[in-house]
Amino acid sequence: MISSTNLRFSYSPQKKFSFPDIQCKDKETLLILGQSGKGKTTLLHLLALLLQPETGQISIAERPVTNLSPEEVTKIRAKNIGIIYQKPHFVSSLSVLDNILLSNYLADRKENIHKARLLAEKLGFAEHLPKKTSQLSQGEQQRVSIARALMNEPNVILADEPTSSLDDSNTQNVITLLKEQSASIGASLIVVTHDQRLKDEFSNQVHL
Ligand SMILES: Nc1ncnc2c1ncn2[C@@H]1O[C@H](COP(=O)(O)OP(=O)(O)OP(=O)(O)O)[C@@H](O)[C@H]1O
Repeated sequence: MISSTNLRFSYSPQKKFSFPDIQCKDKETLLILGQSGKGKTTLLHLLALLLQPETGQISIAERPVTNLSPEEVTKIRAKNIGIIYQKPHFVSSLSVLDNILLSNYLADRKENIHKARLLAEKLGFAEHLPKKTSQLSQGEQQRVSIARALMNEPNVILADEPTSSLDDSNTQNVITLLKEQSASIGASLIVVTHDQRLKDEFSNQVHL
């Protein structure tokens, strides 16, 4: 469960945002829609505790998580939040498998190779595990990002434009996978997008 109230953020005096309150319970999904530049990524990064709001509060699993020390925030993020970035960030010198296992390392957990393989099989890229991420297509890289986000069974999954560069059939696959995987671990799933194809896929929606 993740919720936010009265979130405000500004990059500069000319670039100020005041966001609607968000609530997404365990096993529920929420779609945040808005045109380019409306602040979707900014809101997602606030919810991911990557940006500090000027005002407002964020709670994860009913625990307030704003105004904590940077060390506490890093720990909470690694253990509770799975992030799928708009553009996947990987360590290019590592294999696909090691990039996925990094999630365990960052959350101070034992490497779970069995789980990484299981997720790769479910997400259909098991044969690519020994390769470098640069050898994968964009759609395959997106599925690796999803696996990495799920490794620690987070309370909250945040996905930034996960389908913007995908064709209709891959869009359907990615959304189905995200929903199935988040439901199976009991997480809240929040997707931000300007992709109008997703409008009918989510019953709970917020428009920026
Ligand atoms: N680091 C930054 N410094 C200053 N302005 C920024 C910064 N990041 C984003 N902005 C500005 O804030 C606004 C919102 O950006 P954001 O990326 O949150 O929008 P978005 O709705 O996700 O857009 P898109 O759909 O194009 O990705 C944009 O006008 C952008 O130029």
